[in-house]
Amino acid sequence: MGKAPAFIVDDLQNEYQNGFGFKHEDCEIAITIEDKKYLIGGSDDESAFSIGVRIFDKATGNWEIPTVLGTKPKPCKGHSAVSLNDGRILIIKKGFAPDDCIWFLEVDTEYVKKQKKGLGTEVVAWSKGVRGNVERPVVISGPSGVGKGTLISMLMKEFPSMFGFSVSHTTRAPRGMEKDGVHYHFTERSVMEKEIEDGKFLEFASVHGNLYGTSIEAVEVVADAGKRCILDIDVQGARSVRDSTLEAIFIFICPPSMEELGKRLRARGTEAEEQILKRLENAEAEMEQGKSSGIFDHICYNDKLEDCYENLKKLLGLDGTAVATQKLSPQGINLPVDHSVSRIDNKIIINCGAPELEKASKSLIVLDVSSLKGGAPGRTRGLDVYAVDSFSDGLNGINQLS
Ligand SMILES: Nc1ncnc2c1ncn2[C@@H]1O[C@H](COP(=O)(O)OP(=O)(O)OP(=O)(O)O)[C@@H](O)[C@H]1O
Ligand SMILES: Nc1nc2c(ncn2[C@@H]2O[C@H](COP(=O)(O)O)[C@@H](O)[C@H]2O)c(=O)[nH]1
Repeated sequence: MGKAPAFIVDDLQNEYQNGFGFKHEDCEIAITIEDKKYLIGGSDDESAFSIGVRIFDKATGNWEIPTVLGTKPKPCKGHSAVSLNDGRILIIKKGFAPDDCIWFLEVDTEYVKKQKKGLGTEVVAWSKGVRGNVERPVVISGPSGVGKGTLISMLMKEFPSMFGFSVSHTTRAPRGMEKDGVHYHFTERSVMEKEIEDGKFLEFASVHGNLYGTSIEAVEVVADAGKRCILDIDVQGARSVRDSTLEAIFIFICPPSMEELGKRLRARGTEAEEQILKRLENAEAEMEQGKSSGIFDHICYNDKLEDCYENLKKLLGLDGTAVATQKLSPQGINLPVDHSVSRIDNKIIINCGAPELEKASKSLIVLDVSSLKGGAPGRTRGLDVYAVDSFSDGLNGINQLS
């Protein structure tokens, strides 16, 4: 249990029992979900780094200062909050840039439940809301030297605007032609370990004696650019991603034989013999897990490169339909500074007031949260946002709650 904050329960003047609230400049918002009251606010002090969260447990009468995970939103001059009844609280920040005004505070999602269990503390997690969706990321795994990088390069070359590569962190030294920030983020072990501890990684693993990991940001920047993310990671990493909120497609690449794998590694000429032997030894276990662990949706044999590439494209729906499946880049949300919030089912109605929009009748923005995807520790995608005519679209008589 954390230390009691410097205010009393009676100070919660902005609580709305119906799950709505609005934070004014000088007080915090309170949202009640079952027997817990979440105080979401924080300081107007410019030096504060993020919106603060405290929890009052009605059952025990205790205050908790939770462990806060995810990328945290910067403090603002006010915000609205709506409980979505699925373990998430939607936060709409006042007066912030279009791409930074919708956030989700996860208080009881699967991810948060898992973290609570692991950490043994009260946990909440922030996730930024993003309009639109992107195609499912693709996890490509397989033993070292099987040809993962070669196949990924072919995909990126043929479909440059469709795919983006998740640039991993590693503690191994760069090879001759490798560039920092392009092939890997080459990192000191102590720095990477600290970032892992800070929750910045989607997955990480010790592979062939070095630390490798996918940062949450590495995947999200690709999706933010409207591209389908490709991850080249080992089997341990694939298992962790399977257990995460990232809904990916998992493909395991197999060599035609272990002899051929050894030939490829030696012909590549990037590792000393000792390292090659270590990689080949690890390959045995990886092959075993890749084929039988149930992690992977598809197994591809990379015997003849061109055949394997064609097969991979087929699995990704790229056999002639590439242009049709391409998605638009997700856009920011253009919300005005002053607004109030109400809700009809899965639609959050944001009343903007007439001056913000050209026509007085077009004064409502609808935030459809019925198809949310992803979430903490990454972004929450799938938001649909549109302006409506409050009279012609039958939204008359919405019960104004805040
Ligand atoms: N089907 C193939 N037939 C013959 N050689 C291949 C084939 N596919 C890839 N190669 C070659 O094998 C070597 C290893 O390929 P690559 O570097 O793509 O493997 P990788 O799986 O990405 O390895 P790592 O996991 O170590 O990064 C390269 O020299 C590549 O040109
Ligand atoms: N679990 C993770 N594995 C990763 C990541 N990035 C790369 N890898 C795997 O490491 C081996 C060796 O790579 P190399 O570049 O040193 O040859 C290979 O199997 C990669 O798939 C990562 O972020 N996480």
